[in-house]
Amino acid sequence: MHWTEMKKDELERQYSPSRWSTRMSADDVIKAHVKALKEGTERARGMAQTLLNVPYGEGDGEKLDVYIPNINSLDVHLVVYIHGGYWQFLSKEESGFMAVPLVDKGVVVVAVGYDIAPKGNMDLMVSQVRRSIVSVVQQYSHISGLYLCGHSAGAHLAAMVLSTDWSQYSITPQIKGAFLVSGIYDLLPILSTYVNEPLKMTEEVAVRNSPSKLVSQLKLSSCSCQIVVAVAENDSPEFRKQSEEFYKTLEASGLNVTMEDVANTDHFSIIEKLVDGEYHLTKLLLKMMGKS
Ligand SMILES: N[C@@H](CC(=O)c1ccccc1NC=O)C(=O)O
Repeated sequence: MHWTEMKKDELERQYSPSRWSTRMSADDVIKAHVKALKEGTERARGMAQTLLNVPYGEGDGEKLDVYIPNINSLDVHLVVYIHGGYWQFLSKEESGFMAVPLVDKGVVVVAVGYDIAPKGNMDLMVSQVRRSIVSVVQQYSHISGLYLCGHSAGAHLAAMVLSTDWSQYSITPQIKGAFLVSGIYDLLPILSTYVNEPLKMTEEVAVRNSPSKLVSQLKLSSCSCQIVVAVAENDSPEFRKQSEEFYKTLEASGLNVTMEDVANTDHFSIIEKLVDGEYHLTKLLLKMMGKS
């Protein structure tokens, strides 16, 4: 069924990722998610050299954390991670977990903070993640490859970064690869749901911030970026459709894109597992960076 034909109840069920996990109840899967991210981030902070709360702008919320490998390597790749949480939960404080397997391989990981709702709105969050990328490129101009990874709402923000018209900015970042994990690429279906209550997006805001409507700009800005659209086996049908349709649109416009339907995962475990070096998506990311 197309989302425009769904009753509010059904639309809200489709856009409640926690209700689709087969591992545990909705409340428990969110609790376990936050716990897994926190524990992973603590581990990463114990393993890596860290630069915490590095400003990338003037705003209080415009800070990022850098996880630096102890070993010195010649070709240093850098991954910027953009956290999820429906643009209203989570922060960079629990977003360093993927550094656990990556710093071991000499990869620098950056966890970006941004102003979630109600403090921030959609236009601001998009502007913040874009500016964070510019700042990272300016500070780490010697790196040999810049990669993006985003989960859920963070995959939406990562796709918005790929769709940036950089002529408005001081530099044009060259992003080599992007992992878009269980993302939302069309914001229109969530406009009438509980998700939009703190966001307060109008239709106009949702349209200008929907990557599905910006594919021609994405093609102009990110034509040489290797894009992976990943979705969980146990994501809701609507979430799976969002990924499939975005993938198909990118593919049809000739971009370098692959689809990963990750077996035995749900909306939360698909990203939690990036703390493990043996996880399929971790290996894929390392392979993309030539580190396997
Ligand atoms: N109502 C949403 C809540 C949600 O998505 C969420 C809540 C807390 C922390 C992270 C979340 N989502 C994705 O990372 C759900 O059903 O999953």
